[in-house]
Amino acid sequence: MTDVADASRSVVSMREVCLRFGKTYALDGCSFDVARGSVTALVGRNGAGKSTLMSVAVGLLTPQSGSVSVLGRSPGHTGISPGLSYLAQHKPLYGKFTVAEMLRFGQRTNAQWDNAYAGRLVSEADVPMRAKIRSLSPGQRARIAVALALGRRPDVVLLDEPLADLDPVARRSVAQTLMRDAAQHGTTVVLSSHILVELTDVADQLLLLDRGRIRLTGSLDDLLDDHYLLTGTGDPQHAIGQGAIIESRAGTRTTTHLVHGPRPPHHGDWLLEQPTIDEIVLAHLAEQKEERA
Ligand SMILES: Nc1ncnc2c1ncn2[C@@H]1O[C@H](COP(=O)(O)OP(=O)(O)OP(=O)(O)O)[C@@H](O)[C@H]1O
Repeated sequence: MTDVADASRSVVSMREVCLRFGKTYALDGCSFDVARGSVTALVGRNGAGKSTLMSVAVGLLTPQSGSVSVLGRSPGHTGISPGLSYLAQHKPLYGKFTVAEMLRFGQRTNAQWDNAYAGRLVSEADVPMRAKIRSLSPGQRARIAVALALGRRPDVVLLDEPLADLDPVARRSVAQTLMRDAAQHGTTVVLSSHILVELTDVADQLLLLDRGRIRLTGSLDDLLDDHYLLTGTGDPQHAIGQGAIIESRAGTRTTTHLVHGPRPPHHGDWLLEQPTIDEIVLAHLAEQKEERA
């Protein structure tokens, strides 16, 4: 595989990446760029390929075709890059270790380890240093795993479903930590979930994955600007111009269309409103389901 990205702009890049397990394509011509210092929400339904994509970026899986670049290098040849931190979905930690021993392990195995920072993240999580990992709740384990991932002071951190086990307060705390890391240290963060609402507070970019292909990508602000809701009766085609209807929902008297495209300057009797990012993503996912049917 060849490197494809200019490392100064894009720190994670894939071009036409295909990876299949037997006859199942987990990644099917997957192409995208992740900009340095961004916080990217990798979103898709169960089985969309999110974990596979992260494993390819880390070098744990090698695609059958396509090119991958992470921090300017093709992953997999020299182990995980020192600038890269990866938290797998099952949050691998040593059950017999205490939290303090887990941090010492992090310190011994990582040249750039920041012990004070990792310790602060553990104390924010309110987990005692002497507690055994196996005695922790899934949410507490997740917070220790995030502390270990960030304690390495990575340039890029890939987190597979980091917020799934967290209560709302813990989720907000971890989200703030990730945003602070990105803002203060320029860390590039990619975090996955099948629930976008978990990520809208923390992410500024979206990668929507569908059956191994990137369906929608861009900044959340641009995606909001590029979509609108049009409510009324009759044929909307004259009002939407160059736009494309992604989803139509019939109400009792009117129909609401979610449209992808520039807002029309004149829309007659149609009511034009701003959708939420959740509505945009759900509409695109629903469209994928229809295409599949
Ligand atoms: N080791 C494997 N062997 C065979 N098929 C696999 C393997 N790992 C993943 N797959 C298949 O590849 C596809 C993508 O799986 P992946 O785990 O990447 O999806 P995901 O988006 O992370 O899903 P989830 O949200 O449920 O965690 C699925 O169809 C899955 O069944």
